[in-house]
Amino acid sequence: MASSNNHNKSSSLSSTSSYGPQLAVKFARRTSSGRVVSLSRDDDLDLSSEYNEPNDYVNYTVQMPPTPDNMPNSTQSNPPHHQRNDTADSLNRPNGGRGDDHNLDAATKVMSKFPENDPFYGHMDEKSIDFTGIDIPLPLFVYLSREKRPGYDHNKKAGAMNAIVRASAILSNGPFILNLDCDHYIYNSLALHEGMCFMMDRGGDRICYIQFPQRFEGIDPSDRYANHNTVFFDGNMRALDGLQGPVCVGTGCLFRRFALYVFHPPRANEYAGLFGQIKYPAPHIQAQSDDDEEQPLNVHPDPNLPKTFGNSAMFSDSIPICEFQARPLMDHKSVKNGRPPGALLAPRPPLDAPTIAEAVGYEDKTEWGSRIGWIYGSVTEDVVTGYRMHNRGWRFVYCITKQDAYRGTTPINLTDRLHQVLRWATGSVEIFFSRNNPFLATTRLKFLQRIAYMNVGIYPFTSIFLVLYCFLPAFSLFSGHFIVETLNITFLSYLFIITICITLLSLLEVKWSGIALEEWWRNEQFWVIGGSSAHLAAVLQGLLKVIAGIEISFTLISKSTAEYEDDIYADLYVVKWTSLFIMPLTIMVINVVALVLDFSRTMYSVIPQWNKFFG
Ligand SMILES: O=c1ccn([C@@H]2O[C@H](COP(=O)(O)OP(=O)(O)O[C@H]3O[C@H](CO)[C@@H](O)[C@H](O)[C@H]3O)[C@@H](O)[C@H]2O)c(=O)[nH]1
Ligand SMILES: [Mn+2]
Repeated sequence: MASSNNHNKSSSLSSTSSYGPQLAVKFARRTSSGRVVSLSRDDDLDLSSEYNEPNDYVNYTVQMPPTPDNMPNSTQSNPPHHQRNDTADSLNRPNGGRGDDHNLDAATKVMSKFPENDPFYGHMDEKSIDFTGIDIPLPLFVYLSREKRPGYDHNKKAGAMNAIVRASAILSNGPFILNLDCDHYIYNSLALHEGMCFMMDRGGDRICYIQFPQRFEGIDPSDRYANHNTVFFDGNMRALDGLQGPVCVGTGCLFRRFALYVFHPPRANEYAGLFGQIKYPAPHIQAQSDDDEEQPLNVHPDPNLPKTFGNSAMFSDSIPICEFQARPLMDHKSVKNGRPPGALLAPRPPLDAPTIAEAVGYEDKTEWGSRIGWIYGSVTEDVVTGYRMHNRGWRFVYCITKQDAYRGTTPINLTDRLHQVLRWATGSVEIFFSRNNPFLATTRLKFLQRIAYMNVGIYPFTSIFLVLYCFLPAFSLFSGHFIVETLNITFLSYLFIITICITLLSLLEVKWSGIALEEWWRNEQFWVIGGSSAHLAAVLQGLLKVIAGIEISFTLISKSTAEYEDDIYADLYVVKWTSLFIMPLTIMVINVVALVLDFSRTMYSVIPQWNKFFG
């Protein structure tokens, strides 16, 4: 570990931004001993053929020095020049178990081309599309990579998102953030507009995020393992939209940046009474007076601003600006607290690499991941992050566009699919056993919304009953007894009620989500496969984590390998052994054995001579 006295010496940048002719992109990182090593894998990434103009791109290799902020053990060290003493000293570490004995010296690579104001028209010969007369410059593009050090929890997607949120606060401070997974892409270029309509509409300042449905490509036509999840995306999520909004499912989600920073919405309601039937405005959110419009931009809108965002002054300064810029346009009397027309045209200072590095590479001793931004510690960080915001009273919108907004790929072979379902279900069990259990929700969550979140946390537990149910036929065949002595009226009426409920549920699913009978049947099939394997394993894993603190790993879903094969669905038939198969196989074998045994037993009792065949 680098000793504390070299903090002051090391400047934020070891190789400063160069507009020079050097075009090869170099990645480097500083080791714990202070040595700078280049990450050779990227050394030969030469982009010179791609870009003709040497001045087009600004290449930074940014090396973060260890700061006291990311070295919690060295308390006597002097803060570097850019650090504000007041925050550094008053910080307490909220998230103990993050392996923070390491100094995180993040190497951040920023490659950006600043877009020009002058239009840049395309030509006829641009690949196969005619871009004549169309303004085609690429928008500002920044690629950000994080160092992932063994032994230091990089917090997966949530960690990546938080780094991006901080970096983009400095780079563009866009008031809205669209989040897409690495396996998703934009399918409808106008979808963003639709999302913005909600955000910019009257009352839109209370909206935290717009969730778009997940749609997938490359799934086998009969969707054997229920990858499309149509009932969830076109039934459940739409129904939730009629309550307080859909759950956050990670990808295809348009966020209000300001809401990610742990602030409360400008207005919210609370619900009291057993079923939350009494509604009243949340008391400690003060109705904003008209004077607020005069509020200077450098005064923060929330006097209780957490002191734990970290020590980047530039980041803190960006917060009130992104709040202001996300307000609806004040072009009508009815728009309270809007932003005056033209307010977004204010010039902004040019950016430089040290400023970006200052804001990105820290995290320990801040509330990032524990309260601010994407929440750490869950394998379904998306649901938890959304839930926390729901709890603060923000509103959420589910937006289904006519043409799919975004599309992605997803595993179609059974093993990978089960691992995916296992991860989701484990996340749900974690939520159930955590402080994010909706039993502990604030009064800003409606009763039914609570039930919905409860359902998210509780569904894996149904697997226990499902597995018992699957063993019933074998049990009856072996023992010669049915679960009840006689088919009495009580049993039959239970059976009748349950059958009616299940039938109604299926009817609703088919009616609301518009699925055909085949898809409905596939769903039922996969419900049994997933329920008897992944969901049960999730319950066990969740219990292990809660009781013994043993964590599972988040394995990135393997993407299709069948690209060059003749059968585009070849992936479907890939079977990789996983212990998740044990329970469904056991169920199958025991039931088959019971059937065969009982069949022969019956045959034997009718025609005793059959006995000779079986020895
Ligand atoms: O270490 C990691 C792991 C994942 N990711 C990102 O997280 C995404 C989700 O991973 P994937 O393997 O595609 O899982 P899915 O089950 O398809 O994803 C769903 O479920 C995840 C939670 O389990 C959410 O994070 C996703 O947003 C949601 O789409 C990836 O695409 C990556 O963009 C990272 O950035 N770093
Ligand atoms: Mn995915």
